[in-house]
Amino acid sequence: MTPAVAVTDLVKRYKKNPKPAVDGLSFEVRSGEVFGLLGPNGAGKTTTVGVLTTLVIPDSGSATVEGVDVVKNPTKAHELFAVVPQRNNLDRSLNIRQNLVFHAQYHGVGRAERNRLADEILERMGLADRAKDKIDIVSGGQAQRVMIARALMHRPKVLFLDEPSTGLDPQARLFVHDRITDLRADGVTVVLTTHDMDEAAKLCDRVGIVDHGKLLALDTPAALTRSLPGSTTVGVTVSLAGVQPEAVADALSTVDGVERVEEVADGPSTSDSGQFRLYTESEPAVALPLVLKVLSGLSCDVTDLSIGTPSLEDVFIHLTGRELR
Ligand SMILES: Nc1ncnc2c1ncn2[C@@H]1O[C@H](COP(=O)(O)OP(=O)(O)OP(=O)(O)O)[C@@H](O)[C@H]1O
Repeated sequence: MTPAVAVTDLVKRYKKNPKPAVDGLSFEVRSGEVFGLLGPNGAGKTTTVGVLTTLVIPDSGSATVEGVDVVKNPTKAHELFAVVPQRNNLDRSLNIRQNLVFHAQYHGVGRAERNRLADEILERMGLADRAKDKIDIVSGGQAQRVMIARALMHRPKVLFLDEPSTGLDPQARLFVHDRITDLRADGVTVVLTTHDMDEAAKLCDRVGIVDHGKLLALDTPAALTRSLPGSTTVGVTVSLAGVQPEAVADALSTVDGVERVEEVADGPSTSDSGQFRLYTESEPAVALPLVLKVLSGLSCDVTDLSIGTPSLEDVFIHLTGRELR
């Protein structure tokens, strides 16, 4: 079966940038799946989507949508995909409905069909009563919904969404998630980029994690979290009482069954408290007494303790590190 999207040995270098933005990237998106492209800032996600949507010309490699080479045959490719960009690029001289109808007209959809589609999609996107609003007065979250509505007007087989829920309030975010799930049920392939690991884990059938323009991992969110060393996580906050955090982390890493120890920077921490996350193969009932014994040996009082399983965010950090980009 022809993949909905195929990227093969893709390379893109920008002028004045010594490192390639995309550096030999290959992956396939299956027809009908929701696929997430994840990676830290500057990893090459937007550039990859840019190539697939004909905005960026690659230096080498190939990219196809529904089997159509997007570099060699951009016009044909445009009929097969739609893109919802990060920034609002709606036509401000038109109202919401006109933005939809003009887009369909550009793509050769007949008058009766585009009017029917506009009504149907405005309704589906919760915009029916805003149809005549000028773009100037729609909020950022509404504009995102209008851009998704516009993208659906020529019935694309593949929809690219660049950070679909950035800047949305929780209601709008859930609404967009529901619409993505609907699209999947309708057989539309969705490729989205996101920094929101919970969103990726919830929506995506599979995710590809990229960094420095290369693919680091590609699988279902569940398989990726299973692949992480340590099937249980223990979060522990201690009062350091003069003990160096590195010494605590070193001591915790000697506990039987512990695969990895991370010092956690987020959350409320003071100079006197340290937060650590342990990844262990042991059952919590086995790991916890050993952890507490080590901490008591260091005279560090435990102020908070939690048990969990690794998340997609843990996988992401494990693969791409904690360094800011
Ligand atoms: N037009 C450009 N000219 C020069 N360098 C660019 C250009 N666009 C992107 N880059 C560089 O290419 C690399 C990849 O950028 P890209 O925008 O594809 O990453 P990204 O994964 O989408 O990042 P983000 O999550 O921040 O949106 C970065 O180092 C970026 O600085």
